[in-house]
Amino acid sequence: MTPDSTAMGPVRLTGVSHGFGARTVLRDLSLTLSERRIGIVGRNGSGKTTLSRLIAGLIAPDAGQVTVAGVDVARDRKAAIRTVGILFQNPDHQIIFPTVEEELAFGLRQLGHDKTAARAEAHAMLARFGRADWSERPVATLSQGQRHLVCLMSVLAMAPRVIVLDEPFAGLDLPTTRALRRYLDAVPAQVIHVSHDISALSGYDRAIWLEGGGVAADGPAEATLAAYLKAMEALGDADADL
Ligand SMILES: Nc1ncnc2c1ncn2[C@@H]1O[C@H](COP(=O)(O)OP(=O)(O)OP(=O)(O)O)[C@@H](O)[C@H]1O
Repeated sequence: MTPDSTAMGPVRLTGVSHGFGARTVLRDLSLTLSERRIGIVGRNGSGKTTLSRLIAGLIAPDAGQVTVAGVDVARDRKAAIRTVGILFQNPDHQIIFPTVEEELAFGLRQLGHDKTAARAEAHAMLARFGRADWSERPVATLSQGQRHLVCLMSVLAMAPRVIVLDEPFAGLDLPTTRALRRYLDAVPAQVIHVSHDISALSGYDRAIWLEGGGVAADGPAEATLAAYLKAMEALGDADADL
C-alpha cells in the first residue's frame, strides 16, 4: 500500500497574511491541506507563488503561521527541508552548482547522506528519467526545460513528504512531461501543484482558486476548476496580462 504522506499531519495555514511593500497579496488565509493531490489556480498575480513559498517556509508570513505536520516551516528550516520540497517556476533561481550531479547530490548531503550515497542516489534519479548521461554535464549547457527537469529531480531525490510544484511542466517537452506526470501520479508524497493549465490538475482530490488575496472557491477539483474556467472565459480578453 502507498504510505499516506499526510498521516503525520496536514499543511496548516492559520490567519496567514503576506504582502510586499504596501500591497497585501494574501489576507487572513486559513487552510488545512490534507488531501494527497491539491491544485492551486488563480490569475496572474493572485498570490499562487507567494502561497507556495510560504508553504515551503522560504518566506515567513507577515501575520499568522504555516505548519507542516506541526513544524513551523519558516522558523525551523532544518526540519522543513526534510518535510517540504519546492520546485520553483524559474530553474535559474534554484540551481546553485555547476554540474548536474553536484546539484542533485547537494540536497541529499543536506539530509545527511555521505558523499558516496548521495552520488549513488543522484545517479539513480537521473537514470529514472532516462538522463544517466547528464551526471557530469555542466548545467550551463542545458536548455531551460532541461534545467527545470534537473531542479525537479533534485526535489524528488530528497523524497519529501510534501512537494510543492509551481508550474512544473513549463518548458518541458511532451515525452518528459508524460514521464513526469506518471512519476508524480505514483509518488507517495502529498503534492500541492500550482498551475495555469487546469488539465494538469484534473483528477486531483481538491483545488483552490485564489483571487483578490483570498479563496474564491475551494473543494473537489472538478467543481473548482470548472468554476474557475467559466469565470476566466467570461473575462475573455479582459484577463490578458499584457
Ligand atoms: N518579491 C516581491 N517583491 C514585490 N512584489 C512581489 C514579490 N513577489 C511577488 N510580488 C507581487 O505579489 C503579487 C503576487 O505574486 P505571485 O508571484 O505570488 O502571483 P502568482 O499568482 O504566482 O502569479 P503568476 O501566475 O503570474 O505566476 C504580484 O503582484 C507580484 O508582483
